[in-house]
Amino acid sequence: MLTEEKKNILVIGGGSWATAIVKMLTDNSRKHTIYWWMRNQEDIDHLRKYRHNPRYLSSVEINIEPENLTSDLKSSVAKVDVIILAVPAAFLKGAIAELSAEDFKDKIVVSAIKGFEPSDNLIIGEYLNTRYNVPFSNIAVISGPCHAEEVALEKLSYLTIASQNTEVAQLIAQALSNRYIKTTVSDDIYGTEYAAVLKNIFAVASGICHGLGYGDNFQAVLISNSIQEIKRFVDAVHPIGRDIKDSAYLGDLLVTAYSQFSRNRTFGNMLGKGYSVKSAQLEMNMVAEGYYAVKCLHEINRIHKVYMPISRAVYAILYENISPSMEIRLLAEKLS
Ligand SMILES: NC(=O)C1=CN([C@@H]2O[C@H](COP(=O)(O)OP(=O)(O)OC[C@H]3O[C@@H](n4cnc5c(N)ncnc54)[C@H](OP(=O)(O)O)[C@@H]3O)[C@@H](O)[C@H]2O)C=CC1
Ligand SMILES: O=C(CO)COP(=O)(O)O
Repeated sequence: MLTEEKKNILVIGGGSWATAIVKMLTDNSRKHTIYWWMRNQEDIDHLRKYRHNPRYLSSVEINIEPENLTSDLKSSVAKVDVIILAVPAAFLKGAIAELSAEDFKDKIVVSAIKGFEPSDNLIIGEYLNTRYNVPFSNIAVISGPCHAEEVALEKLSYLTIASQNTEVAQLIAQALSNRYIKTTVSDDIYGTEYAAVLKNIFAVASGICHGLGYGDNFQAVLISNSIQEIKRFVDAVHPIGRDIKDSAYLGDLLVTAYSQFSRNRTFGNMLGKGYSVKSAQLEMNMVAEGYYAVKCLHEINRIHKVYMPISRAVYAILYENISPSMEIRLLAEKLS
């Protein structure tokens, strides 16, 4: 059985989430062999010497064999059975540009990314399938209401691993679980990915409203309407029976919309307080996926034509230079 095998697992990415995933994997009792690719050789040298990522979750001690840290993507991919992608969606294409479909052959490929691949407007599972011929039976996604910062603190957290192949989902779920991470599996790979990408847009909206001075009463209405918007869209693009109240959908929205750690909410909050999009991005040294996602969604929704007033308002603020206060005033008339 797949779940009983010891695997070589490569994590691709050097940011907070990749760091948290490496921590989860290395705190797991099954002791798969973990490899970690990041683009920056100085960070690798620092990690080898001090066992800490110098720039993200820098308090976390990383227990990985120094020789398994690498900036050589192609040869590390060749060594492993499982590849976990954890770079922001906008940079994925560039990060793996040297790889071809042949490199992914017979590998299990897992997306921990919550974003659309922007040149094709595809969720990552679809991108892996269409661009690299990875069969859906070898693809999984990691989702759930889980911030890297709380993983660093070993706060009890839950992840959902979605795949059309239950054995693959179980393998990844088992590899990530440990005393502070609980995992469940799902076969709704499309719904899980779309909901995880969309919630970033609503967290930007939540941050904007907070920055503008709207209170908890309004936020509750905004988030209730947001989950309905997610449901309408996900059911339109992939209509199967799903309970939108599950943690992988509603939980993921709630944590991102309300948490102090949320990159997307922080970004939105700055916009509400009067920062320009550019200056907010420069000030944060982390990536708010919602910024990229809302543009892709706007384009995808030209086909589906789902009623999405909150996402539309975020798009207007980020890409049409409409003032946040005016746009949210107009949006407020459409919520109930
Ligand atoms: N953080 C979290 O709690 C969670 C994040 N995710 C998802 O994980 C993915 C990664 O996000 P996260 O780790 O948080 O990101 P961070 O904001 O923590 O880190 C940003 C990463 O992006 C890289 N990067 C920035 N600019 C560029 C560029 N121009 N070209 C290539 N790479 C670049 C950085 O590399 P460098 O340091 O070398 O500049 C760094 O590795 C996202 O899709 C996010 O939605 C999912 C669940 C939880
Ligand atoms: O997806 C995430 C938590 O589930 C991370 O995104 P945020 O940092 O915006 O919350």
